[in-house]
Amino acid sequence: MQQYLDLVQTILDSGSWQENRTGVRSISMPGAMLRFDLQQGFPAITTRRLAFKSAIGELVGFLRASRSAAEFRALGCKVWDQNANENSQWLNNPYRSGADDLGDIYGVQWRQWPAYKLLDANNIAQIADAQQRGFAIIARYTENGSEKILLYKAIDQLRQCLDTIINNPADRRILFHGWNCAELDQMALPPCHLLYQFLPNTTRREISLCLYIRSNDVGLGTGFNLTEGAALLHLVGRLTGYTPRWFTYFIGDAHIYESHLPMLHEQLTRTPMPSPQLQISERVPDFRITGKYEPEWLEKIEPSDFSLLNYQHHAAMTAPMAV
Ligand SMILES: Nc1nc(=O)c2c([nH]1)NC[C@@H]1CN(c3ccc(C(=O)N[C@@H](CCC(=O)O)C(=O)O)cc3)CN21
Ligand SMILES: O=c1ccn([C@H]2C[C@H](O)[C@@H](COP(=O)(O)O)O2)c(=O)[nH]1
Repeated sequence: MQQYLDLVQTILDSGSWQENRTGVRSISMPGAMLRFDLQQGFPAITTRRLAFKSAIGELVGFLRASRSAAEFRALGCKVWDQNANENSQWLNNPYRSGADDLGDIYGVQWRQWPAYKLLDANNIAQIADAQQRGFAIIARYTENGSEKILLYKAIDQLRQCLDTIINNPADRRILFHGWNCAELDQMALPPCHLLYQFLPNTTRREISLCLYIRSNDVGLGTGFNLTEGAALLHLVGRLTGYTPRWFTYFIGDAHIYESHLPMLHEQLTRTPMPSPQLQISERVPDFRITGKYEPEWLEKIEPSDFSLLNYQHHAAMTAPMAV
């Protein structure tokens, strides 16, 4: 995957040294974009071994709204342990509920975004409309002499995206967002990959994804985030009857930690290998074949349902994560 090496080289050539909260300096470049045609292969890094099983375990954890490093470990992914248990800011956060807790991170927002409506008790039409949309009344109180009603609903943004791909694919609003600014104080880490927009093309029966990442650790995070975004697009395509096509990956702060420089310099000396292919197991229904919409597979999917075919890579290497 030459594009990854080009990104690394661009950061080294044009970026500048920056301090950050981790205490490990980074060379940072503001703004970067990578685009992949998934019909040409899966965007796996080949200049070292990609921890594919671990990245897929993380994605499956997000799909299940996991909020505990123990759940990620059970899915084959250990990369959340340090953020859960070794970051002093999070350890001292009153919202952390014990060992391994991560708070309301990614999947919680993807699948259970907490939504509230505060309505006038006499506005029957608004209350009826909210209830019809699944909001439930959770409290009544009086404010300055007028009666108020508080309603709550956990919004499954990802499910809503799939429903819209099925029912209204021309919609240009098929997206989910992780940046719940009302809850940033309740997370071990505010989301890095935060905006996912699906773009179905009904003429070609193809579906594309634009992903925005506000801050990307190009040594460790990018390989995972590319894998997860592309695998998610493959899964959504399978469940809705579209072929995955363009995966466009936007980065806000693209950075290389100082501790990753030897690994990345070594990768720059290596020639990328041909891209592998992603296979999703046959038990996951293909909407195009069955004609039956089964979005519950978003939760039923297992890490073992994903495999990489023909994955060739250079010798394994790794580097420490900045906590
Ligand atoms: N500094 C930092 N970088 C990140 O990329 C990152 C965080 N923090 N915190 C939360 C998540 C966790 N993610 C991570 C964290 C570590 C690895 C990592 O160490 N990867 C190793 C292999 C790990 C394994 O085998 O499971 C690698 O060599 O790619 C990858 C993604 C992405 N995120
Ligand atoms: O999926 C992820 C999650 C995290 N990262 C990286 C990006 C940064 O290096 C850190 C987060 O630190 P902030 O100070 O909150 O930006 O983790 C990633 O690349 N991908």
